[in-house]
Amino acid sequence: MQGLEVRGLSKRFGGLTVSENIDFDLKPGDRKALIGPNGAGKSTFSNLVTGILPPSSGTIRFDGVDIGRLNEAQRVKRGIAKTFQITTLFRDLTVRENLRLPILERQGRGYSMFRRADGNGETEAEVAALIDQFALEPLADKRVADLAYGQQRLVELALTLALKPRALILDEPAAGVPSSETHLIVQAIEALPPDLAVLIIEHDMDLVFRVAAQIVVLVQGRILTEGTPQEIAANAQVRELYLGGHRHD
Ligand SMILES: Nc1ncnc2c1ncn2[C@@H]1O[C@H](COP(=O)(O)OP(=O)(O)OP(=O)(O)O)[C@@H](O)[C@H]1O
Repeated sequence: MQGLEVRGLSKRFGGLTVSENIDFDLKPGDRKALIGPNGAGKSTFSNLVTGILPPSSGTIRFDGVDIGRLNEAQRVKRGIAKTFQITTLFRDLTVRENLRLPILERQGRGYSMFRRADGNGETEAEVAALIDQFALEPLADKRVADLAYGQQRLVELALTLALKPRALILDEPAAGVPSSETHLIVQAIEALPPDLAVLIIEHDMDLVFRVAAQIVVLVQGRILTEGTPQEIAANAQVRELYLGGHRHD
């Protein structure tokens, strides 16, 4: 199978089972969201897939190859990337300078080659394409520290795309972004390459329902259900989960 194929994935921390027998597919072109209450195990699942955490049992395949024993960097090389955390942006460098770094890294040229990269046409063309894709032109020569938070998250997304992933995990892309700026994130997700496999882990249901074609609901480490946004919105168990305790009927 092309893409990500997770079977029987479980993770226990001591006596606590945080992921339980998860089967999950993410194919090229998918736009899937993973939702669930606090502590459902969403971050743990993402950390298992990206290789940050070792599973207790189960298999993870990518394009048919077992990647369960690869570390995080090796999985990134295979094409599985998670959005960088904002702290990995170099706040005193400009957007353009930040974007050069993962491209050089991918080319195996490392950060020490940074200065020479100014004259590297191939790198600059890639940087320009990313700036264009994420409509960052007006911000390209500003320091990241001087950007609005939503704009910083866009740069973070552009940085991750510079790694040329084939599967992308967006871990809470709208977290901390003021509602006046969430449209930037939605637009950026909509502009992702169509054949990229995308998994969005997000609390903002507005955003989830706008960008996801499929939604997976995780509860206490298990998949409760999976379906289209319409199916999930109509699911009584999911409604209970999100509205439970606040209903007045
Ligand atoms: N390293 C760890 N050691 C022990 N327990 C952990 C560890 N990491 C996570 N947990 C527990 O696993 C459960 C799931 O946590 P996780 O962060 O994956 O949930 P989540 O769905 O991402 O939550 P949130 O929406 O709040 O981010 C929680 O009960 C958490 O306390």
